[in-house]
Amino acid sequence: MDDPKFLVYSVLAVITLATLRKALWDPKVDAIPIVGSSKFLSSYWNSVRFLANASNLIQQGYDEHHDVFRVRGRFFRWEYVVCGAKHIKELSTAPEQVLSHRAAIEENLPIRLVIGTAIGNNPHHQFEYAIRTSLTRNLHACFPDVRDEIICAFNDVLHVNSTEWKTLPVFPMIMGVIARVSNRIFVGLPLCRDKAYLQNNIQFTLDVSRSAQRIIRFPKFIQPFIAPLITNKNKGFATAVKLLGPTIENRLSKEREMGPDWPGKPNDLISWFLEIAEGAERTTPALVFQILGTNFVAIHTSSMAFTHALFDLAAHPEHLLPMREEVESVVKKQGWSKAALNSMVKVDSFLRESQRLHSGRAVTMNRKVVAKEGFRFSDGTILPYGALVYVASRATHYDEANFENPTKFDGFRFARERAQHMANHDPTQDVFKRQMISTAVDHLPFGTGKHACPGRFFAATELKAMFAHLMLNYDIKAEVDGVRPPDSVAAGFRIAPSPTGKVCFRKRMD
Ligand code: HEM
Repeated sequence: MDDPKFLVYSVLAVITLATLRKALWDPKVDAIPIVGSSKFLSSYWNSVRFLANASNLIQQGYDEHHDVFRVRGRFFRWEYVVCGAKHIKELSTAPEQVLSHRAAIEENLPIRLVIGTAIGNNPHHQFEYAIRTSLTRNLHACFPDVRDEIICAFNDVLHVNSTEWKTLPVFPMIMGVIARVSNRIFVGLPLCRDKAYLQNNIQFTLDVSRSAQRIIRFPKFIQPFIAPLITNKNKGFATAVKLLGPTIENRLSKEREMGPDWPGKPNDLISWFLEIAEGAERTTPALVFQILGTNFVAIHTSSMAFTHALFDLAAHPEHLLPMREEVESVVKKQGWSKAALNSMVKVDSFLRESQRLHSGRAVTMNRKVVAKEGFRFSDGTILPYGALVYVASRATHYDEANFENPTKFDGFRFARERAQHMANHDPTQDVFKRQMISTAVDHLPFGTGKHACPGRFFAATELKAMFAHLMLNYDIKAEVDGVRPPDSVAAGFRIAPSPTGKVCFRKRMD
């Protein structure tokens, strides 16, 4: 106690804690229940629990509170979690100037800090628009290319015959196939088969996500100082410019020479971006960034969903034959087309069920309250200005109020529901219900409402075509009968399929 330094540090510590407490205290917020301890210091223990396994903490909150609760996800701030159909609906329809999707992305993925200011500053998110409109509209026209790439890619990675089973790690293999098939539509041949280009897209997503996860653990004012120590700057972006840049230069120069509708113009994402890009968006770096951004949102999400589906198929092999018969009968009548996929009701149901039980994260639909007065739900609950909000998607999918036997994998539950719906109601209604692409307040793998994933139509087409192709041409079984490789629970909200989990393949025997 005689040491004056100790006294000074103690006073400083008390002032810091008091300031922090004052900054975090808000009377309106006090009304929102806390998961775990509400005591000032011990609530910080929840941040540690949160980092270790957020999913359990969210499930605890869902079971205890059933509407809105908060959890100390980071040492310096609360995260708000919303549950229940009514609240989810209100969140999904709130205007952007009140509950902002964009501001939430910037908060959790500070792209300017992770990959550099010049590119991150581009506010015009043209790629969402092109995905929502041109990519979706062109799915029928581009289907033959998608199918061709699926056949070639699986031939290359599987290399199997009909006598011996080959046991392969699924996630890395599927990520390679999805990157290749997606890029057939994004950038076309030959780049979609260029190993360095594909690997850079995969690595960029991993690097950016990891760097962002680390940076956001620090308060905002410290982040610009921490970021340079954490990120590998924009190495992945520079590589993309080197590999994809010449293709884009070539498209730009053809447009300059022959106008926007030059003969032989490829029908791909580069062309669709160019159709809407203006001014500074029509430069090579800006266009490379958009393609890289699309790869970022498309490849990991789709690869995780497909890997989960393969693990589910291997663990529940009784589903294989009925789906194979369905694919065979549909293809016999209609051939391979986007429309034929719509008739594969069992395949669609299986993938939807797999997404219900394994949707990548414990939460979804991240928003930030940007209205100064906060966001008020119709029951009077107020989320304060600046709050980061999520929807408890996993707990919603596992709620027996929403699904019968919610923890049981039942691959054809949605096919049965659709059949029932057809039998009982106007069949035209069925188009919008219980399909893989249909979102609802109790089915959130793609979110729901106005920001629901615009790439889901493409993702569903790609994944269904891949799944149908595999089942038709290969026998598939678990490495150990009935055992599903365990999910990997990463820091924070993320729940990924096992990165090393294996499945056995051989060429179809019968
Ligand atoms: C199975 C694969 C996929 C899953 C599970 C998935 C899931 C999601 C989710 C949960 C959201 C956030 C919704 C919200 O916040 O309300 C989202 C947004 C988005 N996704 Fe996907 N996604 C997938 C594939 C794709 C693909 C293939 C593309 C592009 C081709 C894509 C493009 C986007 C974009 C651009 C957004 C942002 C939408 C906006 O800002 O309004 N996604 N996705």
